[in-house]
Amino acid sequence: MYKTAYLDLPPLRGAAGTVSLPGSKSISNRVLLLAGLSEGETLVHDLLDSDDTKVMIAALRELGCELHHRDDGVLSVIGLGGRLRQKQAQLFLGNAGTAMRPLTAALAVLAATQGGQFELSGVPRMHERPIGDLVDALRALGCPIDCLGQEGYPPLRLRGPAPLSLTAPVQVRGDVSSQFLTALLLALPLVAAGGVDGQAPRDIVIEVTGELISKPYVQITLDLLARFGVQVQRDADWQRFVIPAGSRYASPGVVHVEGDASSASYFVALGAIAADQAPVRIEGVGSSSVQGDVRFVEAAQAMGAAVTLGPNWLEVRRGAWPLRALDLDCNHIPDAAMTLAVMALYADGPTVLRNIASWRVKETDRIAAMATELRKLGAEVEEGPDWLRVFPLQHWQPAAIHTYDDHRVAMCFSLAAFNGLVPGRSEEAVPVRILDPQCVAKTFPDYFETLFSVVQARPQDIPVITIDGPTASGKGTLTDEVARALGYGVLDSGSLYRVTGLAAHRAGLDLNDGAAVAALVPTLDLRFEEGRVLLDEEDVSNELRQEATGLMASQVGAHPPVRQALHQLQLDFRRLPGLVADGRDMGTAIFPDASLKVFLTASAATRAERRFNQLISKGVPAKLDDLRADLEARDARDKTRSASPLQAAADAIELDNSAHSVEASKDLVLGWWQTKRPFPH
Ligand SMILES: Nc1ncnc2c1ncn2[C@@H]1O[C@H](COP(=O)(O)OP(=O)(O)O)[C@@H](O)[C@H]1O
Ligand SMILES: Nc1ccn([C@@H]2O[C@H](COP(=O)(O)OP(=O)(O)O)[C@@H](O)[C@H]2O)c(=O)n1
Repeated sequence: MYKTAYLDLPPLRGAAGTVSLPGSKSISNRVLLLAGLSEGETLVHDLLDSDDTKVMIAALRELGCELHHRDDGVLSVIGLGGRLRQKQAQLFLGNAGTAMRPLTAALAVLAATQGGQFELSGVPRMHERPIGDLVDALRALGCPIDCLGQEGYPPLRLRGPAPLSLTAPVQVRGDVSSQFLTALLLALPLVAAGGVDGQAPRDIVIEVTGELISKPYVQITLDLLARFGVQVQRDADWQRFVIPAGSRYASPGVVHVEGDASSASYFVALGAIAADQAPVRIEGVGSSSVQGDVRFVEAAQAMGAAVTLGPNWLEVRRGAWPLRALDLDCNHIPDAAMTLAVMALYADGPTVLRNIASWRVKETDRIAAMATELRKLGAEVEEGPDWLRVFPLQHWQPAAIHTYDDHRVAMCFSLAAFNGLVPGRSEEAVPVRILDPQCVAKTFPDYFETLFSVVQARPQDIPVITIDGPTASGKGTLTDEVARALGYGVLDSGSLYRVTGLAAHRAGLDLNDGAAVAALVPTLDLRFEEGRVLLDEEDVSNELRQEATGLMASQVGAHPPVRQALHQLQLDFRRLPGLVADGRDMGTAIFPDASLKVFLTASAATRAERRFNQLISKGVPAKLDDLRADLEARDARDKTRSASPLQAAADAIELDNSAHSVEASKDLVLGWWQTKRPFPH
């Protein structure tokens, strides 16, 4: 996951390959609650690992359920069997509506029937998301509920015992959010069984007032209840639901969570926009999916996507291009429909998304958020209380997209990076900046990594920052810090020279024989893994850092054929979303087109002292005078060699960090980087 303040997506040009979707959020949290209320053990396969499931798991643990992650990735849940083990708890539920609503209903009923007191709270945005319709329905049943802040909003206190009146149907509004109905459906089997509060089993009737929205999500609830032994009857127009007397949660033993169909929408759109050679294959959802959002596929097809469906996979290619404009009632795909708003930028006319009032009460006011951010890209957008009209875009502007702590805003705006594919567009393609990219943790922590694994960019569009300079000037340290702040990859080019020197030495080669050492390079079996270097599968990282290896590196690096042999290997590090490259000739020879070049120096005395401290702290014996002599010798050789001598590129910014901390140097470089980027400040 990218934990950076922002993530810059370079202009992207194509897409192909296979993605495996994380588990569905809606299914995961419903399954967790049902398993938590059931008797016995449920083994949950392919559960989504995200912020929203983490809060649900934490809440169930607080309530006395036993949950543990097995080594094979399966979650074992031992449920409460409908009996409260903890009668008091304070539960923090983040911004997870799929935890807040059903837990409110379940704990209100449990507190009323068995006695107890529970407080449910979340992040500030959660306290702005209405829950009054559910609270009203539960209060009418007899559950004592206090709204601790504003009436009708979390945080809530649920109290008991209190007598419930279950003879009249339970009324709930269905036209603002279907999650209130889902919450009641998940919770009320607790009382249909009877017994807990000394009452006989009875039918529980739930009646929906207003037209029920998001029916497919209610269908997921009904399907999962059936898997857990509760067969709810519903009438044809989705207004009346009956939980039969005697219904009891019964764990099915094993549950497989299918891939998240809303998450699939970004990759379906990706295929429609950019898979003009080979398809994007999406594994985890397909024609046999129970999630309503698979019907996003139909909307994408209407816009031109060419889709092949299997039972649990999809393959998507570009069909019509530009995409075809759409006018759609999105009630059945409320979450995935946000993706259409960005696809609309690539369409042949204005696209209208209708019946999306529920967007206003989600993680953020999504209608306002989408309109504001689409306009930042340059788009013309019109909005109404429950609709959005998006016009196709020709003149794209580089924009820093605010994401409102809303995972879907972040994910769907990544699709704006394909503006270089807009037909007839003559301007340079522009990058897109996604602010706070880690908000995707809510449902898809590795979204951007997954995206980068199936998209292509032109190498020249992938940004590179070079940091060259003499030994022990702090290049490696600064490179790592800058790369971490930007989410970029790292090229420690010195390690390539070091490993070449080491391998040549081990092979018994004469390090002065440039041709022989160069011939060895293509035969090297090298792997770079999270800062470690593996030579023939052996981790040689420590050996590489030794001063003796540094001298070998300096020796072999003086030969032009060796430098030539390592050239392409270094270019291959230029990968999405960007690169920070550390060495001697990064800005002069390897990446002459780098957007920012830094030449890092420090006095010889400072550098010798740093290296001394570095070695001593690792328990490697060292002498300051010897180090300084070695370092000056290495500087002299690096500066005077004929092939790519150590020198600042003409367009490099020099930074003498003798008196700067690592932090200060990093801030300077990031400041320079901002001035090189096209985004408005
Ligand atoms: N600006 C700095 N101030 C103080 N110490 C630094 C600074 N930059 C790097 N160092 C320290 O100096 C040592 C050498 O830095 P390193 O990044 O390995 O240098 P290089 O890659 O240029 O050889 C490390 O122990 C590092 O923590
Ligand atoms: N791009 C590069 C990187 C390193 N090198 C050589 O490899 C040696 C070791 O590089 P390094 O960056 O690991 O060394 P330190 O600066 O960490 O001491 C340098 O002294 C250079 O001679 C090079 O020639 N070109």
